[in-house]
Amino acid sequence: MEIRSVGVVGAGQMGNGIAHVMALAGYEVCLNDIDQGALDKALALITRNLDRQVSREKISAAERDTALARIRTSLSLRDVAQTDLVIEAATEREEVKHKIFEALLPDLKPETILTSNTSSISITRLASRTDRPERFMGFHFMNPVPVMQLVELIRGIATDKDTYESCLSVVERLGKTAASAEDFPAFIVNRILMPMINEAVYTLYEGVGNVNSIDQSMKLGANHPMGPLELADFIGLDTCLAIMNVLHEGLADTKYRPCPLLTKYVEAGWLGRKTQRGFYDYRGEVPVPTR
Ligand SMILES: CC(=O)CC(=O)SCCNC(=O)CCNC(=O)[C@H](O)C(C)(C)COP(=O)(O)OP(=O)(O)OC[C@H]1O[C@@H](n2cnc3c(N)ncnc32)[C@H](O)[C@@H]1OP(=O)(O)O
Ligand SMILES: NC(=O)C1=CN([C@@H]2O[C@H](COP(=O)(O)OP(=O)(O)OC[C@H]3O[C@@H](n4cnc5c(N)ncnc54)[C@H](OP(=O)(O)O)[C@@H]3O)[C@@H](O)[C@H]2O)C=CC1
Repeated sequence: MEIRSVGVVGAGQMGNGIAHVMALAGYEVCLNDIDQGALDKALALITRNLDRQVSREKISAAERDTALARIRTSLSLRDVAQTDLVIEAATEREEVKHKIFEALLPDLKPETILTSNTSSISITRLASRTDRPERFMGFHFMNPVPVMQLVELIRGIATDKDTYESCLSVVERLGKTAASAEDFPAFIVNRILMPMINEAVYTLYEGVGNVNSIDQSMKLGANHPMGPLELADFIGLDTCLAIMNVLHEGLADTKYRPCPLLTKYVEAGWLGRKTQRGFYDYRGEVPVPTR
């Protein structure tokens, strides 16, 4: 089936990036959230990121305008249900995701493909509560979506070949590269990346280094573009903790135990950049370490 329209559920940092790249690639996009404020913020951010691409001569002003015209926002999941491909990109909580898919089901077209941008949650389990496990997959973008080349494609136990191939052709049309991952907790990227971030938090917790020395060590000593604590703030500490919990519970191995300091930051509501405070405080001119 040719995919022409894409519904994106959740207009946070991932949802806005997904809407951006889909619209630029020529898909009609319906962007949904439970909060009008989140939709307004997402559209403003997409406009700013497209403007930056125009000013750096990556795209023309006409391409920006056409892309923006392809994005409509809606608070109703009914509008999302009418699209050919749904990408759920709401908060990393399994119950939230189940509820979204359950709410979509009554209005879905029979041929619509359902996907989740989840960082860690079982695709097979999410699919099992829908009417179409064979037309359900993991469609996992990396942050920031307009910049990162990779998309992980995760097949659940029931996902059929046509669904995989349709999603693969979307990734190709975006000019991105797909990596195929089996459906086990946190798939490939986060199975490797998140224990590294969690270990960085343990390094801080145990006083081996402070925020600056840990980040600087990994930037200058391992050539990472961002230090692990800066990256954790960028991803969102709630999302990092949720992924560690999925690894810990799903693989039943104490090596994935989330660091208590990570839990403490999340309990404080210090979730990183999105709340202006995490391992760094972003409220001033320059980020200041909080430890
Ligand atoms: C948690 C999960 O489930 C999975 C994940 O996503 S894990 C996280 C994966 N992501 C990473 O590891 C990101 C690591 N960081 C980086 O690669 C880099 O720091 C970065 C690309 C984010 C920024 O790079 P930089 O060199 O410091 O900044 P800068 O030169 O300003 O930006 C580079 C380009 O990215 C663009 N960019 C930066 N941030 C952006 C954003 N949030 N949205 C859109 N574009 C952005 C810039 O416009 C610039 O574009 P051009 O090359 O066209 O000029
Ligand atoms: N952050 C990252 O680096 C990456 C994240 N992901 C995954 O993408 C997904 C989204 O993450 P991210 O964008 O960072 O999270 P954000 O917290 O930035 O955004 C999530 C958005 O979803 C909204 N939301 C919550 N419940 C619903 C609902 N029932 N219906 C519609 N929208 C809802 C939230 O609204 P409100 O704020 O009002 O609750 C918020 O606007 C998660 O599954 C995450 O694991 C994947 C790759 C990278």
